[in-house]
Amino acid sequence: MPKVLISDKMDPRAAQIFRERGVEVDEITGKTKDELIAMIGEYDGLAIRSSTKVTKDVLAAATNLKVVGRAGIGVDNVDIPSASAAGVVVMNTPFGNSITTAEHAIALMFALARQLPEADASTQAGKWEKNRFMGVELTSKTLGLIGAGNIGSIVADRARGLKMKVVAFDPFLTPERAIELGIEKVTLDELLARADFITLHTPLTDSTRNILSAEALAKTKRGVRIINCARGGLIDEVALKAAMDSGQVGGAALDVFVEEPAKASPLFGTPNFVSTPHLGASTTEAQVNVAIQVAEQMADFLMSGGVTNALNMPSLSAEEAPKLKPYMALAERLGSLVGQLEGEITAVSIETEGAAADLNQKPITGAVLAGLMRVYSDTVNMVNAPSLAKERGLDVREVRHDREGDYATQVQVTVTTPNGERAVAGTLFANSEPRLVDIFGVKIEADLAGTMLYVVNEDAPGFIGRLGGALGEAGINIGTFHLGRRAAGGEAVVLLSVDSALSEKVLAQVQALPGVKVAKTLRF
Ligand SMILES: NC(=O)C1=CN([C@@H]2O[C@H](COP(=O)(O)OP(=O)(O)OC[C@H]3O[C@@H](n4cnc5c(N)ncnc54)[C@H](O)[C@@H]3O)[C@@H](O)[C@H]2O)C=CC1
Ligand SMILES: O=C(O)C(=O)COP(=O)(O)O
Repeated sequence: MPKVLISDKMDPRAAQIFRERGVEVDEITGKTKDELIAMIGEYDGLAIRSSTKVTKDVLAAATNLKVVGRAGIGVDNVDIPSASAAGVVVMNTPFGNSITTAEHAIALMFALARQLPEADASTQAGKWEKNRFMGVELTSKTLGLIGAGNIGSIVADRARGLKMKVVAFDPFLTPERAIELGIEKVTLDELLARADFITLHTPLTDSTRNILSAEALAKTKRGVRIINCARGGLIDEVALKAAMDSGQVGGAALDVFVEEPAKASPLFGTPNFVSTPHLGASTTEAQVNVAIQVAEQMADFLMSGGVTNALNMPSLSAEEAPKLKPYMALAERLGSLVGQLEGEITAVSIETEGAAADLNQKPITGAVLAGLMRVYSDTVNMVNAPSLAKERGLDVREVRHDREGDYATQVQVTVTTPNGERAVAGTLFANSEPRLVDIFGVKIEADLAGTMLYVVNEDAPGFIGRLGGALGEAGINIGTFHLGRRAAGGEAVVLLSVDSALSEKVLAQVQALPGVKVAKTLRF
């Protein structure tokens, strides 16, 4: 039974779903990095929000980990390259908390416009300072949206409902989408010059870090009000403090900080500064949404191999996964076969025909690459195989054929080596059992399983008897025996499974038999 650790506070429905789906679950929140490192080894899955930092060290200790599920959107607390290299799938729930976060941005915009937190504190302190607080109307004001993705679009919709004019800076926003949203696409400088309120809704990347720098803040309308419900680091906090002190920025509301938890900040106590402790996603509705979704997605993956919303792997629906499972076994074995038999591979082509051509090709490709590269590393799997292949400069090609082949379904793997192209092909018997049907142009029917002996020899009478004799004398029992040949009297291939591994000595004896060109042990 797979085991999941929920390491951040999550709606109880997550644990309930894991249990209902046959996944064992522990909920242990608030652990330090060292404590997490000490316990992570026993888990197959890790369900998190933004507090748990899934660093390289944590991943190195996570020897059983297969999936990290983020109940929320931002995954900047997960070292995705290290997770991919370790073969761990990282998934998030990209929509479950977006309405809630957009509403928080709107709430903060109102809080700034009417100085609600300060007015509240003053009133509750018994001061009744009616003349101190003079607000501004939102109607007819210009809202500058930096980032018009899921959350930004919802903010735009709500702002238009408030009769605001919305301008957006987002290099990936198409003109058609801008029209659909009823917003105006502008450059960053234009946004800075025109906006009365600016709200940020981008991830934190190299291109967005300090997008509101001292220089950018200097280009804003004097008295602009700024809201950040996206990520700390999008605004230069020191520059923001200076701009607020000078009056260039008239108000700022931050839900997120460069360093979290933000227990101290030069911004604290600044007039017209409003802050919340990363509460953007904190509503009952959003937390139920993301908890259910992350648990369903992780359970799908752990129980049936379905992949949804993964950031480092192509999607594979829970319906597709069982259909693809035998193909992935076939693809992995074909990849493993060529990987074990061919040393220097510079390119690989994965061709499907018949029923296989109608399936999602990415998982088949991932499985071929995983099998092929397992020769170099036993930690390679479908998640890290494509990036490892890229790192090695392997040229990968996928071809789907419309033609009818000899089999109702077929996967062929052709590798380019210094000796030219070499291909192996396989099919599924009874829609489920992987079988090799062609090895380097020789027709054969073989099950690729366990320990096998591969022999290429000159087809000549008496050879099979001599080979069987040599193995028998060494006390090696043959399980299955498969034969194929190019032409009578030409090159022949023997693939046999053995119940115990062949020693170097026995392999050398086989190699020394008359007519043997190649003898190699294979493991599947
Ligand atoms: N405060 C909180 O509790 C929450 C914060 N968030 C954060 O909100 C942010 C936005 O989330 P979504 O809208 O779901 O993401 P999204 O991926 O749907 O949208 C992000 C948008 O930013 C745009 N973008 C990327 N680079 C840009 C650049 N250099 N300049 C301008 N635009 C750029 C993209 O084109 C995209 O349209 C994320 O950082 C997420 O982590 C999300 C949920 C809750
Ligand atoms: O979903 C996101 O990106 C968030 O920032 C929400 O964070 P949280 O799950 O509330 O810690």
